[in-house]
Parts: sequence; C-alpha cells; structure tokens
Amino acid sequence: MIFAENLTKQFDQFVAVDGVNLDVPQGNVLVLLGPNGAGKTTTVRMLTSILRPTRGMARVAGYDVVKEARQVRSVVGVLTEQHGLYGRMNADEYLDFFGQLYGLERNHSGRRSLELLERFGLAEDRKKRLSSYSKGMRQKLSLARALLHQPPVLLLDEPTSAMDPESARMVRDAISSLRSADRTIVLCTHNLAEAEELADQVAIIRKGRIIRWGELNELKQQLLGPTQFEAMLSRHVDGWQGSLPEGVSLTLREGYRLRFQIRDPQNTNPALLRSLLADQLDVISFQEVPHSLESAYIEAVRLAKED
Ligand SMILES: Nc1ncnc2c1ncn2[C@@H]1O[C@H](COP(=O)(O)OP(=O)(O)OP(=O)(O)O)[C@@H](O)[C@H]1O
Repeated sequence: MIFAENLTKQFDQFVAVDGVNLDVPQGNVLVLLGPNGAGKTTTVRMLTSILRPTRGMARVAGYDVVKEARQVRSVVGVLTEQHGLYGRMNADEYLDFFGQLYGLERNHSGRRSLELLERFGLAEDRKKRLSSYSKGMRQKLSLARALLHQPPVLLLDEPTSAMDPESARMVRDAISSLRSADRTIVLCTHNLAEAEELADQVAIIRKGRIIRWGELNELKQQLLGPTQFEAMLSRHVDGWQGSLPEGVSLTLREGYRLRFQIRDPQNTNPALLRSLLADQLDVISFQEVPHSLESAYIEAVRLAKED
C-alpha cells in the first residue's frame, strides 16, 4: 500500500532523507522512530506529495507521489506538525471547508464532521473560533480533518504530542480501530509506549537512513537477543548450581528469583521446569520478561553510533 525505493531528499548540500526503502502492506501500522532531526517528517511529507523527492520514488495506494500527486492527496489523510488552522473559522466551518475540498456531499460531510467532533470531545466547542483553541484541541481537529474523507492511508506525524492523557488515549483508540478497519498507517512518534501499542512494523531512522526495520517482536529479538523467562521459587537460590537443559543459560540468580535466556522456549521450557523440580526447587511462578521497545530503540541507536 505504501512503497518507497531509494527515497531521498536533499536541502542544498544537506541530505535530510537518504535512500529510504519502505514496504507497508494494507492494514499495517508502520511506526517511524528516530531522534530529532532524523528525517521522519521529511519522509512523511514526501509520501504525501507535499515535498518533491530529490531522488528515488514512492507509491501510495498505487499512485506515484510525484506524477500523481492529486490522486495521492485524495487517498491519504495527513496530520503533520504544522497544521495550518484558520483562526477565524470555527470547527464546523473548518471541516465543511475541507469536506468541499475533498468533494464530499454537504449533508454527508456535516454528519461525518459532527461524528468526528463528538469522537474527539470537541462537539461542545465546535462554534468557537479556532484561534481560541488550545494546542491539543487543534491537534484533535486536525486529526478529524485527516479522517473526514475516510482515506485508506493515514500519515500521522506525532498525533498525540500535545495531548492530555485522556485525549491521547482517545486518539490511540481511534488509530487502533482504524487499523482494524484495514487502514494503512504511518505514524511518527517519540512515545515508545504508544509505538509499542500500535505498531505492526517499526522503522528506526537516524541521520536520514533507516538503521533498523522489522516486525515489532522480531526487531526486539534482533537487538536484545532471545526472550528471557523468570522463575520465582519457594526458597532462596543463592549458590544454586543446578544443571540446565541445552539451549538455556542462567542470566540472573538473586533471592528467590532465577532468570534464563532460552533459545527455543516452546520446546525447552517443559524440560527446564522438570529440572528445577528435580532439584527440589518449587516454582511459584514462571513467566516471560518482555523486552521493551525502549531498550531495543536505545540499543539500535547505540549500535549505529558505534558504526
Ligand atoms: N525545508 C527545509 N530546509 C532545510 N532543511 C530542512 C528542511 N526541512 C527539514 N530540514 C532538515 O532536515 C532534517 C530532518 O528534519 P525532519 O523534520 O524530517 O526531522 P524529524 O525526524 O521529523 O525530527 P523531529 O523528531 O524533531 O520532528 C533536519 O536536520 C532539518 O533541519
């Protein structure tokens, strides 16, 4: 649904995006992560035909972002950092204006606008001038605008950055339900918990280049190694030296806890539990210790700096 090959943007001598390749299938959420100035917004702008690439190509829903810019704009909903809001308008007028721009039938556009304003908690304020809106309110209205024409592709640049926790939750829930409705979404965020909740794929971009890209759990494994499991036992394990099945290594022995790195948990965990029991260690609990995306991200950036 979103495809880019060698996508590059140069501003004078400075290469902001450097040979980016992307392939996001329909219904997937790709989260773009990266330090400030890494090239995320510039990438999104090229994908929405706002900026013309210096080199390379991209297609969105089958349309070329350079040669078919008009079609691209009709199939994407965009939320970028600088949303131009028209201060003298109110929310109704603003969405009506965009409804006309998208060629929506007036009644349909009105119903859809009200539905979106209600969804994002703006219905009560819809007659107020936009100049009186807070940053978060503006952001929610921009998101309503991006969703107005029910586009199959959404490109969202930091959609929850200015929002209070309740509004951010509302927006995340909206993104989740859009994903289940088969929308394809590219999301830039610095909020790693948000990325973890919403991403199917993650691309980490640094200095204009994608340094890592993959399905969320694969990427974590790649960067942090196999998943760890922790056993809580009924007695102290200091000094315990039991034998472990093949493919298991002990990574922590402390108090009542043992932690293991396990190459093939599916097949090895039953043998591991049997061997603990054989050593008279009664297991109170045994569970996976999830890798966090934050640790994976920090590791990816650390490795890239080392290179
Ligand atoms: N119009 C422009 N002219 C010159 N340089 C630009 C322009 N737009 C962006 N840049 C530069 O390109 C680089 C990438 O910027 P971009 O906004 O894409 O980063 P980003 O990853 O979105 O950062 P952030 O996380 O801070 O939003 C930055 O160094 C920025 O200064």
